Amino acid sequence: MLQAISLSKNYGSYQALNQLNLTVNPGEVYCLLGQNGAGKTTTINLFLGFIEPSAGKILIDNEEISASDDQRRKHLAYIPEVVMLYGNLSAIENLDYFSKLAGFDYSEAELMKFLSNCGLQEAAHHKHLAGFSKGMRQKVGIAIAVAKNAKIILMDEPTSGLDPKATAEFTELVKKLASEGKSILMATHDIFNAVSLGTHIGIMKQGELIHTLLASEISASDLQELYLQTI
Ligand SMILES: Nc1ncnc2c1ncn2[C@@H]1O[C@H](COP(=O)(O)OP(=O)(O)OP(=O)(O)O)[C@@H](O)[C@H]1O
Repeated sequence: MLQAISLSKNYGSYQALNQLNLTVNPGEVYCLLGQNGAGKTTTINLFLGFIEPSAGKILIDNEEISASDDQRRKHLAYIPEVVMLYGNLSAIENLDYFSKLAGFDYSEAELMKFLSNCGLQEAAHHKHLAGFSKGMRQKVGIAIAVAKNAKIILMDEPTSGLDPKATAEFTELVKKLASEGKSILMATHDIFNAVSLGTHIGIMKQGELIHTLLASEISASDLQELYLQTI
């Protein structure tokens, strides 16, 4: 479980995040919506420990963690908008490398299983990443998150630039990860995707979470209307 309690971040006198309270339980997919500059990436960067909060707390499984805490690295995985991997290594070699960094030494069969479970076709397992599409890179990125056994996955604009088929595959994969008990937090601009794959939706404006909704209780068109009224 991932929690923010009254989490705030100031840059000088500018308040990028103001008293954020948010919980992502195992099995939940929390989608953060908001205009450019609303504070979504700031929130993710605080959870990741890339930046220090000005006030407030971050908890993982009810335990407060500090920015330097190693526990954070163990439990969290991050899928950025563009998954950065080694272009001159194959999918298997990338997965093996990052798994070993996280302390896991898997057999080739195990590595291939992670990649297949994340939707990467076997024919691509031994190919260099340099030739991969954005969707394929993302599958390898997610396989790395799964292989390191992270219970919390943070994603920043994961569907931007994906074609409809890759977006649909991504949606199915995220639902599967949630059903396996991962806590997933995602910053997105994609209202329709938030409704179809999210369990919870938060709308941010100027560093504040101003609406929290259950995805099951709102249609995409109602969410779009609310969003447009909000911003
Ligand atoms: N290092 C920094 N110094 C000063 N201001 C910053 C810094 N990082 C972010 N900000 C400001 O904080 C605010 C929130 O930015 P943030 O990147 O979290 O927004 P966002 O919701 O992720 O936007 P986008 O959809 O464009 O990614 C913005 O006004 C941004 O300019």
